[in-house]
Amino acid sequence: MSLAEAKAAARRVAQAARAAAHAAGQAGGQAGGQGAGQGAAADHLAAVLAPHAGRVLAGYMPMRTEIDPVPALARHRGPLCLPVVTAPAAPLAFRAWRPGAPLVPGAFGTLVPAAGDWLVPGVLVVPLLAFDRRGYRLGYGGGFYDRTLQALRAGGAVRAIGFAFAAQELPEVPTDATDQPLDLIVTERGALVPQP
Ligand SMILES: Nc1nc2c(c(=O)[nH]1)N(C=O)[C@@H](CNc1ccc(C(=O)N[C@@H](CCC(=O)O)C(=O)O)cc1)CN2
Ligand SMILES: Nc1ncnc2c1ncn2[C@@H]1O[C@H](COP(=O)(O)OP(=O)(O)OP(=O)(O)O)[C@@H](O)[C@H]1O
Repeated sequence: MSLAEAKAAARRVAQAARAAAHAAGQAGGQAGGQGAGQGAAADHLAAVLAPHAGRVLAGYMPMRTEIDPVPALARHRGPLCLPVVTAPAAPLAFRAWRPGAPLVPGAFGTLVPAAGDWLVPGVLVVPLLAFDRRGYRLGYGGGFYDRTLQALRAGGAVRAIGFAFAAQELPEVPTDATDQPLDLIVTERGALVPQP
């Protein structure tokens, strides 16, 4: 099996696991999915983010069955921003945003801030389909976060925090040389420090 085939297969497995976890409300919210992301996971994420008060924090607007980071983002004391796809095969740009501020449709079904300054984040909450204990992640396959983290890390210290349902863990995510590892992974079970 080629690496591309292995990634595609892992994406299918992870998509199903994430959808099941989302439907079950495994983020510590109420059963039925509506509370997903509002409970234990959001508390763990807020606790991990607390020491980063004052830094520019990039989050994401959940799409499909992604776990919802917005309740934790709302508790951040400092600038917030959301990712914007500006071109294929380019790093993401980040636009300032506050919870409740207007969003407009962006590329790939995303919602992006309608207006706002372009910011450079020092801490990122990163969406994902699957993660492993080494801190590797699988996304939708655009390589956007890999390119973004590579560029940000070349410019100085950044923290990349994966946020996911615990059910999205795989024994080993298929990786290639361009994959950028996460510094920390937060799920409804708590924070996990990757072990290479
Ligand atoms: N909430 C959220 N925002 C995000 C991301 C994300 O993963 N989650 N991104 C993370 O990079 C960027 C958007 N990139 C994306 C890239 C592809 C697809 C997508 O739906 N891909 C299709 C296949 C598309 C195709 O091949 O034409 C798919 O997975 O079915 C979505 C977002 C920035 N914003
Ligand atoms: N820094 C980079 N420079 C050049 N190519 C890259 C870089 N990062 C990733 N790529 C390429 O982008 C493609 C998609 O990468 P990958 O499958 O790892 O995406 P992903 O991590 O699932 O997606 P995303 O980061 O958007 O959520 C691959 O062909 C990969 O080699």
